[in-house]
Amino acid sequence: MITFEGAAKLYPDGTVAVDALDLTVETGQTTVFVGPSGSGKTTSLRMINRMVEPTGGAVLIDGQDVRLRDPAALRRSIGYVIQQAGLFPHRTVRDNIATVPLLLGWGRARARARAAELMELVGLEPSQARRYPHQLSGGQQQRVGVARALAADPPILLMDEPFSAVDPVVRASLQDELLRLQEELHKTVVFVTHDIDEAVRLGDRIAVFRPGGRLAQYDSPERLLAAPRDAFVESFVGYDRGVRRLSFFPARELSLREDVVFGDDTAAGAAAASMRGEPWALVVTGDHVPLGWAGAGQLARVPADTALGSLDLAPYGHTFAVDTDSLRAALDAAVLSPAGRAVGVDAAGRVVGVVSQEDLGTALWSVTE
Ligand SMILES: Nc1ncnc2c1ncn2[C@@H]1O[C@H](COP(=O)(O)OP(=O)(O)OP(=O)(O)O)[C@@H](O)[C@H]1O
Repeated sequence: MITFEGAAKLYPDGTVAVDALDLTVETGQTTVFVGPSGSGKTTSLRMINRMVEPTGGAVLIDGQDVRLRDPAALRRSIGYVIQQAGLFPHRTVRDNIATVPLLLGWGRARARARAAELMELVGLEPSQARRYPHQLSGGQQQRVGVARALAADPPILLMDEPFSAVDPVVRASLQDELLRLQEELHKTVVFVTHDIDEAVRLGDRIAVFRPGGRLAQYDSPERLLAAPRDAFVESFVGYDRGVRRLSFFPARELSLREDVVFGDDTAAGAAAASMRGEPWALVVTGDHVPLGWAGAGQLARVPADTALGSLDLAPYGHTFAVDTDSLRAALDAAVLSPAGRAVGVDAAGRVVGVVSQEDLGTALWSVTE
């Protein structure tokens, strides 16, 4: 557990970087510091490993004031990842990762074996071990940065905007990796970002900082989106917070319609007769793989014995996974579908059923009220 007890940082030029911060970071969880530029997130983070010394109050790790610890030993016991990885340019990937084990006197062979293990853990190919940082992509460099921080298996990992220099696709995959790693490792992670979406995705708890280095709200992501404490937090989390909050509700609970899903060999007339006023039919293969939408008007225009599979179908858009996706994914699929309906699939990609925007609206209303 990391505790900030009235921790403050006043720089000699009069800047109040952090103003009496009281906050507890729980062991084994990911706590995200989020806020606008200059709100004291980095300064607060660096107080944990003594890269910044507080001018007031204290920071404690498991009840012990960090000022009682030797700074170098303290830093070796805490993983630290920064933007653009901060790798040593003249050391290979393997030697970058082995930095702390070598400093701890592990010996070269053991440190390199550990580096190989970590490369696998963060999704790097063994063939990249002898490369230099400039021979890697930005996303790969960040993975090396994470591997290096984890090398000596520190219980605490500090991450200062680690993914902000990579493009959105790579960033999303690095976030996925971190979530996966955290499920396995349960480190005490403190993660700084100014991106609220990243905070909501990664954080068990989120601390929103406001200008002047003050804590505006400290809550679970769900609470933060549901009940921002004041106008500042509300504008910071964004006016689409209602939609983003849907990420916390599983799609599993939606009731999906199966009666408007037809095999591709079904005759148009038979499908039309059983649709009972529904405007769209979803056509699937014999294995229940989605093919596309047939409109009720289209079914009425073609000869009754026309097989649905031979029609010019509207694309079904993207699907949502019934067992693992959230209501947000289902809503997104419905909004993007030309039929205004989302297609729910199982883990093997087979259609389970469909849900319309209207039915989703009712479900959303009942879960989020
Ligand atoms: N060495 C320093 N001397 C004076 N002021 C400083 C110093 N370091 C940081 N500051 C100021 O302290 C305040 C907080 O800075 P900090 O880097 O903690 O903010 P941040 O929330 O992490 O911002 P960003 O998202 O831009 O990184 C800022 O106003 C910054 O200019």
